[in-house]
Amino acid sequence: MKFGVIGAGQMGGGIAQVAAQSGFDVVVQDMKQEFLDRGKAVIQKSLGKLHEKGKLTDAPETVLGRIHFTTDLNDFADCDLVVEAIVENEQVKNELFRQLGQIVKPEGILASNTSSIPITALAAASGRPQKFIGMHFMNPVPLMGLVEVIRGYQTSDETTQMVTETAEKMGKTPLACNDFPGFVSNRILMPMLNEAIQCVMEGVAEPEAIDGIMKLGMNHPMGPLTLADFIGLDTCLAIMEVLHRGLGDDKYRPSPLLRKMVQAGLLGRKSGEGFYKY
Ligand SMILES: CC(=O)CC(=O)SCCNC(=O)CCNC(=O)[C@H](O)C(C)(C)COP(=O)(O)OP(=O)(O)OC[C@H]1O[C@@H](n2cnc3c(N)ncnc32)[C@H](O)[C@@H]1OP(=O)(O)O
Ligand SMILES: NC(=O)C1=CN([C@@H]2O[C@H](COP(=O)(O)OP(=O)(O)OC[C@H]3O[C@@H](n4cnc5c(N)ncnc54)[C@H](OP(=O)(O)O)[C@@H]3O)[C@@H](O)[C@H]2O)C=CC1
Repeated sequence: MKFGVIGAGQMGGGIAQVAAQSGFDVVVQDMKQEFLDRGKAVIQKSLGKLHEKGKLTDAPETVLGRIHFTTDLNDFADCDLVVEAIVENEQVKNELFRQLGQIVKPEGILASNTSSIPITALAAASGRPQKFIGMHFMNPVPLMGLVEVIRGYQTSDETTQMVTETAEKMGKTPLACNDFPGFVSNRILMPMLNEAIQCVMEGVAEPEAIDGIMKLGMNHPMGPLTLADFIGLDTCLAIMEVLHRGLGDDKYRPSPLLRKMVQAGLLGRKSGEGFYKY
């Protein structure tokens, strides 16, 4: 099985790592060598941690040796499955899938790790809607058990079965849902994070108190503001906008504070500052 991943950011790197841990030959593409180098360093660190704890079957170098890093999209031509994990922007993803539909062999399956963008629209852009699906991993990919599998309007049963089996081979639990804005995971999670941000804006409590209340009071592993910083505030805003536009209900309106922080370049952990400093 040849497994392609587009984007060497926090999600793409994690997906490539887990695919390689599962024995697949992996190709990872990003636009610049520096993004690939950064992604590779994150994978190395994660593999080192897992090895220390006895959670890797193969040596870290063996796993890393299965991953080919490239800036050339043509390297996906002979992939059986390509998972896209680039920026959460419908136009940018559409353009990428338009190109990929012409590069990847006709029997290859294309998947998006999008958090919220309609799978059916991306499938149409790819020109192979029966062989297109949402394969939504959770962050951090090496530690989280779920893959949300989202069928587009024309996704075939064969495509769904292949992607479900692949997720299982990667040690994940695939759960199916239909193509609605934000699917299940982010339709439920993101309004909670947005509400926590609104609580900061209205002065209901300090960020530490909001996170502490949700951690100690609800047994959440991370408080909502820590989690928003971890996901990336730009990604959180993009998801809220898809929910707001797609469902047409003002209860999904992005918090003005979230919008302002993204405008200021405070994107959370990845930019060094969000609700907290890193
Ligand atoms: C936006 C979307 O579209 C969808 C999404 O993904 S939404 C986000 C979903 N994810 C979540 O909600 C995550 C919530 N958080 C958690 O479940 C947990 O905090 C967590 C699993 C991330 C970490 O577990 P934890 O026990 O709470 O924290 P922590 O002790 O810091 O981490 C456990 C260990 O894993 C390690 N670890 C963290 N990330 C790692 C990675 N990527 N690879 C390997 N090891 C990792 C840590 O270094 C730590 O190691 P030590 O025990 O040696 O210190
Ligand atoms: N963050 C999260 O918790 C989760 C995110 N997702 C989804 O996964 C996707 C990626 O998110 P995440 O990994 O957090 O984002 P990151 O910002 O960490 O990574 C995105 C990567 O893709 C690169 N990229 C952007 N545009 C292109 C392009 N046209 N071609 C190739 N590479 C490109 C980026 O480069 P550059 O550095 O130049 O921007 C970056 O390296 C999004 O769709 C997001 O919604 C899904 C689950 C969880």
